[in-house]
Amino acid sequence: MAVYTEVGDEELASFIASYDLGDLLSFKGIAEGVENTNYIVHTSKGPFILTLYERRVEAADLPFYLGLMEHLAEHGVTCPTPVRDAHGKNLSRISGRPAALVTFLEGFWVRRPTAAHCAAVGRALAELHLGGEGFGLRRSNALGLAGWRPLYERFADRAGEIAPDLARLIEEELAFLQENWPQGLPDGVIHADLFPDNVFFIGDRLSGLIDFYFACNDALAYDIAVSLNAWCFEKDMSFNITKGQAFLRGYEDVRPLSAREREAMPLLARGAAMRFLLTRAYDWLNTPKDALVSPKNPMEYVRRLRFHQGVRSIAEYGLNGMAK
Ligand SMILES: Nc1ncnc2c1ncn2[C@@H]1O[C@H](COP(=O)(O)OP(=O)(O)O)[C@@H](O)[C@H]1O
Ligand SMILES: N[C@@H](CCOP(=O)(O)O)C(=O)O
Repeated sequence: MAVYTEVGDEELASFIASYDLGDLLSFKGIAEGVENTNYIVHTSKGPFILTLYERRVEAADLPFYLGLMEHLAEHGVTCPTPVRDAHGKNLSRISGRPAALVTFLEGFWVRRPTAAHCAAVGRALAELHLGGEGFGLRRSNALGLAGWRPLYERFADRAGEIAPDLARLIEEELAFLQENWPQGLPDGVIHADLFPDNVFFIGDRLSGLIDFYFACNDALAYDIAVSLNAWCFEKDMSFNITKGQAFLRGYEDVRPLSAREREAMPLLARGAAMRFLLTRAYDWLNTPKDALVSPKNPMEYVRRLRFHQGVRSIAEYGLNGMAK
Protein backbone atom coordinates (compact mmCIF):
# COMPACT_ATOMS: atom_id res chain seq x y z
CA MET A 1 0.00 0.00 0.00
CA ALA A 2 1.40 3.34 -1.00
CA VAL A 3 0.72 5.57 1.97
CA TYR A 4 4.21 6.39 3.16
CA THR A 5 3.17 9.51 5.07
CA GLU A 6 0.12 9.73 7.32
CA VAL A 7 -1.85 12.99 7.23
CA GLY A 8 -3.99 14.04 10.23
CA ASP A 9 -7.63 15.28 9.96
CA GLU A 10 -6.97 18.76 11.34
CA GLU A 11 -3.83 19.21 9.31
CA LEU A 12 -5.69 18.31 6.11
CA ALA A 13 -8.68 20.54 6.97
CA SER A 14 -6.39 23.55 7.37
CA PHE A 15 -4.53 22.59 4.16
CA ILE A 16 -7.83 22.41 2.22
CA ALA A 17 -8.89 25.75 3.71
CA SER A 18 -6.05 27.39 1.76
CA TYR A 19 -7.83 26.39 -1.50
CA ASP A 20 -11.19 27.54 -2.82
CA LEU A 21 -12.61 24.02 -2.54
CA GLY A 22 -15.24 24.40 0.18
CA ASP A 23 -15.20 22.11 3.21
CA LEU A 24 -13.28 18.89 3.70
CA LEU A 25 -15.87 16.08 3.79
CA SER A 26 -13.71 12.95 3.93
CA PHE A 27 -10.37 11.50 2.81
CA LYS A 28 -8.77 8.11 2.43
CA GLY A 29 -5.31 6.75 1.60
CA ILE A 30 -5.01 4.99 -1.78
CA ALA A 31 -3.45 1.54 -1.68
CA GLU A 32 -2.28 1.49 -5.30
CA GLY A 33 0.88 3.10 -6.58
CA VAL A 34 4.53 2.70 -5.76
CA GLU A 35 6.36 5.99 -5.72
CA ASN A 36 4.30 8.57 -3.81
CA THR A 37 1.62 8.85 -1.12
CA ASN A 38 -1.86 9.46 -2.58
CA TYR A 39 -5.10 10.30 -0.82
CA ILE A 40 -8.53 10.74 -2.32
CA VAL A 41 -9.97 13.87 -0.76
CA HIS A 42 -13.68 14.74 -0.96
CA THR A 43 -14.59 18.39 -0.49
CA SER A 44 -17.90 20.15 -1.02
CA LYS A 45 -16.60 20.97 -4.53
CA GLY A 46 -15.96 17.33 -5.49
CA PRO A 47 -13.21 14.70 -5.33
CA PHE A 48 -9.49 15.53 -5.66
CA ILE A 49 -6.22 13.64 -5.39
CA LEU A 50 -3.69 14.79 -2.81
CA THR A 51 -0.15 13.60 -3.62
CA LEU A 52 2.72 13.81 -1.16
CA TYR A 53 6.00 13.43 -3.03
CA GLU A 54 8.35 10.72 -1.77
CA ARG A 55 11.17 8.48 -2.93
CA ARG A 56 12.52 9.22 -6.41
CA VAL A 57 10.79 12.56 -6.89
CA GLU A 58 13.19 15.51 -6.58
CA ALA A 59 11.52 18.65 -5.19
CA ALA A 60 13.32 20.72 -7.84
CA ASP A 61 11.47 18.77 -10.57
CA LEU A 62 7.97 19.43 -9.21
CA PRO A 63 7.39 22.68 -11.16
CA PHE A 64 8.17 20.69 -14.35
CA TYR A 65 5.65 17.91 -13.56
CA LEU A 66 2.88 20.21 -12.37
CA GLY A 67 3.44 22.73 -15.17
CA LEU A 68 3.42 19.89 -17.70
CA MET A 69 0.06 18.57 -16.50
CA GLU A 70 -1.39 22.08 -16.81
CA HIS A 71 0.12 22.49 -20.28
CA LEU A 72 -1.12 19.10 -21.52
CA ALA A 73 -4.61 19.64 -20.12
CA GLU A 74 -4.74 22.98 -21.97
CA HIS A 75 -3.67 21.18 -25.16
CA GLY A 76 -6.35 18.51 -25.22
CA VAL A 77 -4.69 15.69 -23.24
CA THR A 78 -7.00 14.31 -20.54
CA CYS A 79 -4.86 14.24 -17.43
CA PRO A 80 -5.07 15.52 -13.86
CA THR A 81 -4.87 19.31 -13.55
CA PRO A 82 -3.11 20.79 -10.52
CA VAL A 83 -5.36 22.96 -8.37
CA ARG A 84 -4.05 26.40 -7.38
CA ASP A 85 -4.44 27.68 -3.81
CA ALA A 86 -5.62 31.14 -2.73
CA HIS A 87 -2.12 32.50 -3.52
CA GLY A 88 -2.12 30.98 -7.01
CA LYS A 89 0.41 28.26 -6.08
CA ASN A 90 0.02 24.69 -7.35
CA LEU A 91 2.69 23.29 -5.00
CA SER A 92 2.47 23.26 -1.22
CA ARG A 93 3.58 21.21 1.80
CA ILE A 94 1.81 18.94 4.25
CA SER A 95 3.12 16.54 6.93
CA GLY A 96 6.66 17.62 6.13
CA ARG A 97 6.45 16.62 2.45
CA PRO A 98 6.02 18.64 -0.75
CA ALA A 99 2.42 18.12 -1.87
CA ALA A 100 -0.08 19.04 -4.58
CA LEU A 101 -3.80 18.65 -5.15
CA VAL A 102 -4.89 17.56 -8.62
CA THR A 103 -8.27 16.95 -10.21
CA PHE A 104 -9.75 13.45 -9.94
CA LEU A 105 -9.97 11.39 -13.14
CA GLU A 106 -12.80 8.87 -13.49
CA GLY A 107 -11.99 5.42 -14.83
CA PHE A 108 -10.12 2.21 -14.05
CA TRP A 109 -6.86 0.80 -15.24
CA VAL A 110 -7.16 -2.42 -17.21
CA ARG A 111 -5.61 -5.58 -15.79
CA ARG A 112 -5.81 -7.46 -19.10
CA PRO A 113 -5.28 -5.05 -21.97
CA THR A 114 -6.69 -6.06 -25.35
CA ALA A 115 -5.48 -4.97 -28.78
CA ALA A 116 -8.24 -2.32 -28.76
CA HIS A 117 -6.85 -0.89 -25.50
CA CYS A 118 -3.36 -0.89 -27.03
CA ALA A 119 -4.60 1.02 -30.08
CA ALA A 120 -6.21 3.64 -27.83
CA VAL A 121 -3.03 4.00 -25.76
CA GLY A 122 -0.92 4.35 -28.92
CA ARG A 123 -3.13 7.22 -30.06
CA ALA A 124 -3.07 8.84 -26.62
CA LEU A 125 0.73 8.64 -26.44
CA ALA A 126 1.07 10.34 -29.82
CA GLU A 127 -1.42 13.02 -28.70
CA LEU A 128 0.67 13.52 -25.56
CA HIS A 129 3.80 13.94 -27.69
CA LEU A 130 2.11 16.55 -29.87
CA GLY A 131 0.43 18.20 -26.88
CA GLY A 132 3.80 18.58 -25.14
CA GLU A 133 5.15 20.78 -27.95
CA GLY A 134 5.70 24.32 -26.77
CA PHE A 135 5.96 23.43 -23.06
CA GLY A 136 8.49 25.91 -21.69
CA LEU A 137 10.31 23.87 -19.01
CA ARG A 138 12.86 21.11 -19.60
CA ARG A 139 13.89 18.11 -17.56
CA SER A 140 16.54 15.68 -18.71
CA ASN A 141 15.84 11.96 -18.31
CA ALA A 142 17.53 10.97 -15.05
CA LEU A 143 16.73 7.33 -15.90
CA GLY A 144 18.04 7.56 -19.47
CA LEU A 145 21.23 6.05 -20.92
CA ALA A 146 23.59 8.17 -18.78
CA GLY A 147 21.77 7.15 -15.59
CA TRP A 148 21.73 3.39 -16.14
CA ARG A 149 25.34 2.51 -15.25
CA PRO A 150 25.42 4.62 -12.04
CA LEU A 151 22.15 2.99 -10.97
CA TYR A 152 23.54 -0.48 -11.73
CA GLU A 153 26.71 0.27 -9.75
CA ARG A 154 24.56 0.89 -6.66
CA PHE A 155 23.59 -2.82 -6.56
CA ALA A 156 26.14 -4.55 -8.85
CA ASP A 157 27.79 -6.47 -6.00
CA ARG A 158 24.39 -7.96 -5.03
CA ALA A 159 22.95 -8.69 -8.50
CA GLY A 160 23.72 -12.40 -8.02
CA GLU A 161 21.10 -12.50 -5.23
CA ILE A 162 18.46 -12.04 -7.95
CA ALA A 163 19.87 -14.43 -10.57
CA PRO A 164 23.34 -15.99 -10.95
CA ASP A 165 24.02 -14.59 -14.44
CA LEU A 166 22.30 -11.20 -14.00
CA ALA A 167 25.49 -9.14 -13.52
CA ARG A 168 26.99 -10.46 -16.75
CA LEU A 169 23.79 -9.84 -18.70
CA ILE A 170 23.53 -6.26 -17.45
CA GLU A 171 27.21 -5.47 -17.98
CA GLU A 172 27.23 -6.79 -21.55
CA GLU A 173 23.96 -5.10 -22.39
CA LEU A 174 25.02 -1.73 -20.92
CA ALA A 175 28.23 -1.85 -22.97
CA PHE A 176 26.21 -2.65 -26.11
CA LEU A 177 23.68 0.11 -25.48
CA GLN A 178 26.38 2.66 -24.76
CA GLU A 179 28.08 1.80 -28.06
CA ASN A 180 24.94 1.72 -30.20
CA TRP A 181 22.38 4.07 -28.62
CA PRO A 182 20.63 6.07 -31.37
CA GLN A 183 21.32 9.79 -31.39
CA GLY A 184 19.45 12.70 -32.93
CA LEU A 185 15.96 11.18 -32.99
CA PRO A 186 13.01 13.61 -32.78
CA ASP A 187 12.68 14.58 -29.13
CA GLY A 188 10.19 16.31 -26.89
CA VAL A 189 8.25 15.72 -23.70
CA ILE A 190 7.76 12.03 -22.91
CA HIS A 191 5.69 10.34 -20.19
CA ALA A 192 8.41 7.70 -19.65
CA ASP A 193 6.21 5.37 -17.52
CA LEU A 194 3.03 4.83 -19.54
CA PHE A 195 2.17 1.44 -18.04
CA PRO A 196 -1.36 0.01 -17.80
CA ASP A 197 -1.74 1.30 -14.22
CA ASN A 198 -1.24 4.85 -15.50
CA VAL A 199 -3.99 4.80 -18.13
CA PHE A 200 -7.67 4.91 -17.18
CA PHE A 201 -10.55 3.52 -19.22
CA ILE A 202 -14.31 3.73 -18.85
CA GLY A 203 -15.48 0.66 -20.71
CA ASP A 204 -13.43 0.64 -23.90
CA ARG A 205 -12.99 4.42 -23.95
CA LEU A 206 -9.67 5.80 -22.72
CA SER A 207 -10.61 8.36 -20.06
CA GLY A 208 -7.20 9.78 -19.14
CA LEU A 209 -3.52 9.44 -18.32
CA ILE A 210 -1.99 9.84 -14.86
CA ASP A 211 1.36 9.75 -13.06
CA PHE A 212 3.62 12.19 -14.86
CA TYR A 213 6.36 11.89 -12.25
CA PHE A 214 8.95 10.35 -14.57
CA ALA A 215 8.10 12.72 -17.46
CA CYS A 216 11.10 14.38 -19.09
CA ASN A 217 12.60 15.43 -22.43
CA ASP A 218 13.92 12.55 -24.48
CA ALA A 219 13.45 10.77 -27.83
CA LEU A 220 9.72 10.44 -28.52
CA ALA A 221 10.25 6.96 -29.94
CA TYR A 222 11.80 5.85 -26.62
CA ASP A 223 8.39 6.47 -25.00
CA ILE A 224 6.85 4.10 -27.57
CA ALA A 225 9.48 1.52 -26.66
CA VAL A 226 8.55 1.85 -22.95
CA SER A 227 4.90 1.21 -23.77
CA LEU A 228 5.60 -1.71 -26.13
CA ASN A 229 7.33 -3.32 -23.16
CA ALA A 230 4.55 -2.48 -20.74
CA TRP A 231 1.45 -3.25 -22.86
CA CYS A 232 2.31 -5.87 -25.46
CA PHE A 233 3.77 -8.80 -23.51
CA GLU A 234 1.61 -11.61 -22.14
CA LYS A 235 1.89 -13.09 -18.65
CA ASP A 236 4.18 -15.82 -20.04
CA MET A 237 6.42 -12.98 -21.35
CA SER A 238 5.70 -13.75 -25.00
CA PHE A 239 5.37 -10.67 -27.22
CA ASN A 240 1.84 -10.26 -28.63
CA ILE A 241 2.38 -8.92 -32.15
CA THR A 242 -1.34 -8.18 -32.58
CA LYS A 243 -1.16 -5.80 -29.62
CA GLY A 244 2.13 -4.36 -30.90
CA GLN A 245 0.59 -3.70 -34.29
CA ALA A 246 -2.51 -2.11 -32.74
CA PHE A 247 -0.36 0.12 -30.52
CA LEU A 248 1.95 1.24 -33.33
CA ARG A 249 -0.87 1.81 -35.83
CA GLY A 250 -2.81 3.78 -33.21
CA TYR A 251 0.28 5.92 -32.60
CA GLU A 252 0.91 6.45 -36.31
CA ASP A 253 -2.70 7.52 -36.92
CA VAL A 254 -1.75 10.64 -34.97
CA ARG A 255 2.01 10.98 -35.43
CA PRO A 256 3.70 8.95 -38.19
CA LEU A 257 7.18 7.67 -37.33
CA SER A 258 10.20 8.65 -39.37
CA ALA A 259 12.37 5.99 -41.04
CA ARG A 260 15.08 6.55 -38.37
CA GLU A 261 12.60 6.13 -35.53
CA ARG A 262 11.37 2.86 -37.04
CA GLU A 263 14.89 1.60 -37.53
CA ALA A 264 15.84 2.48 -33.95
CA MET A 265 12.89 0.71 -32.31
CA PRO A 266 14.60 -2.62 -31.45
CA LEU A 267 17.45 -0.75 -29.72
CA LEU A 268 15.09 1.62 -27.94
CA ALA A 269 13.06 -1.36 -26.72
CA ARG A 270 16.24 -2.95 -25.33
CA GLY A 271 17.06 0.30 -23.54
CA ALA A 272 13.54 0.61 -22.13
CA ALA A 273 13.67 -2.99 -20.86
CA MET A 274 17.05 -2.22 -19.24
CA ARG A 275 15.66 0.89 -17.52
CA PHE A 276 12.83 -1.04 -15.81
CA LEU A 277 15.08 -4.02 -15.09
CA LEU A 278 17.50 -1.69 -13.25
CA THR A 279 14.94 0.19 -11.14
CA ARG A 280 13.14 -3.04 -10.28
CA ALA A 281 16.40 -4.84 -9.40
CA TYR A 282 17.46 -1.93 -7.18
CA ASP A 283 14.06 -1.91 -5.44
CA TRP A 284 14.06 -5.73 -5.14
CA LEU A 285 17.33 -5.60 -3.19
CA ASN A 286 16.62 -2.46 -1.18
CA THR A 287 12.94 -2.67 -0.15
CA PRO A 288 12.68 -3.74 3.50
CA LYS A 289 10.83 -7.05 4.00
CA ASP A 290 8.13 -5.33 6.11
CA ALA A 291 7.60 -2.46 3.62
CA LEU A 292 4.05 -1.52 2.63
CA VAL A 293 4.81 -1.93 -1.08
CA SER A 294 5.98 -5.20 -2.63
CA PRO A 295 8.77 -4.65 -5.13
CA LYS A 296 8.02 -5.64 -8.72
CA ASN A 297 9.82 -8.61 -10.25
CA PRO A 298 12.96 -7.56 -12.18
CA MET A 299 13.14 -10.91 -13.99
CA GLU A 300 10.09 -9.99 -16.08
CA TYR A 301 12.33 -7.39 -17.72
CA VAL A 302 15.20 -9.82 -18.20
CA ARG A 303 12.82 -11.91 -20.29
CA ARG A 304 11.60 -8.92 -22.28
CA LEU A 305 15.19 -7.83 -22.83
CA ARG A 306 16.15 -11.25 -24.18
CA PHE A 307 13.22 -11.05 -26.61
CA HIS A 308 14.32 -7.62 -27.89
CA GLN A 309 17.92 -8.83 -28.27
CA GLY A 310 16.64 -11.15 -31.02
CA VAL A 311 14.55 -8.50 -32.82
CA ARG A 312 15.99 -7.12 -36.06
CA SER A 313 13.29 -4.71 -37.24
CA ILE A 314 10.10 -2.95 -36.22
CA ALA A 315 8.18 -5.47 -38.37
CA GLU A 316 8.69 -7.92 -35.49
CA TYR A 317 6.72 -5.51 -33.27
CA GLY A 318 3.91 -5.46 -35.84
CA LEU A 319 4.61 -2.49 -38.13
CA ASN A 320 5.18 -3.30 -41.77
CA GLY A 321 5.64 -0.95 -44.68
CA MET A 322 7.68 2.14 -45.33
CA ALA A 323 7.73 5.24 -43.16
CA LYS A 324 5.18 7.78 -44.30
N1 LIG B 1 -5.85 12.17 -10.79
C1 LIG B 1 -6.25 10.98 -10.35
N2 LIG B 1 -7.55 10.62 -10.45
C2 LIG B 1 -7.99 9.44 -9.96
N3 LIG B 1 -7.21 8.55 -9.33
C3 LIG B 1 -5.90 8.84 -9.22
C4 LIG B 1 -5.34 10.04 -9.73
N4 LIG B 1 -4.02 10.07 -9.44
C5 LIG B 1 -3.75 8.91 -8.79
N5 LIG B 1 -4.87 8.17 -8.66
C6 LIG B 1 -5.00 6.88 -7.96
O1 LIG B 1 -3.83 6.67 -7.21
C7 LIG B 1 -3.16 5.48 -7.66
C8 LIG B 1 -1.65 5.69 -7.59
O2 LIG B 1 -1.29 6.79 -8.42
P1 LIG B 1 0.12 6.87 -9.13
O3 LIG B 1 0.27 8.27 -9.64
O4 LIG B 1 0.29 5.75 -10.11
O5 LIG B 1 1.07 6.63 -7.90
P2 LIG B 1 2.63 6.38 -7.84
O6 LIG B 1 3.29 7.50 -8.59
O7 LIG B 1 2.90 6.39 -6.38
O8 LIG B 1 2.88 5.04 -8.47
C9 LIG B 1 -3.69 5.22 -9.04
O9 LIG B 1 -3.67 3.85 -9.40
C10 LIG B 1 -5.13 5.71 -8.89
O10 LIG B 1 -5.93 4.74 -8.27
N1 LIG C 1 6.07 1.23 -13.88
C1 LIG C 1 7.18 0.87 -13.05
C2 LIG C 1 6.99 1.18 -11.60
C3 LIG C 1 6.50 2.60 -11.32
O1 LIG C 1 5.22 2.47 -10.74
P1 LIG C 1 4.02 3.50 -11.02
O2 LIG C 1 2.94 3.02 -10.10
O3 LIG C 1 4.59 4.85 -10.68
O4 LIG C 1 3.64 3.34 -12.48
C4 LIG C 1 7.48 -0.65 -13.16
O5 LIG C 1 6.55 -1.38 -13.53
O6 LIG C 1 8.59 -1.05 -12.84
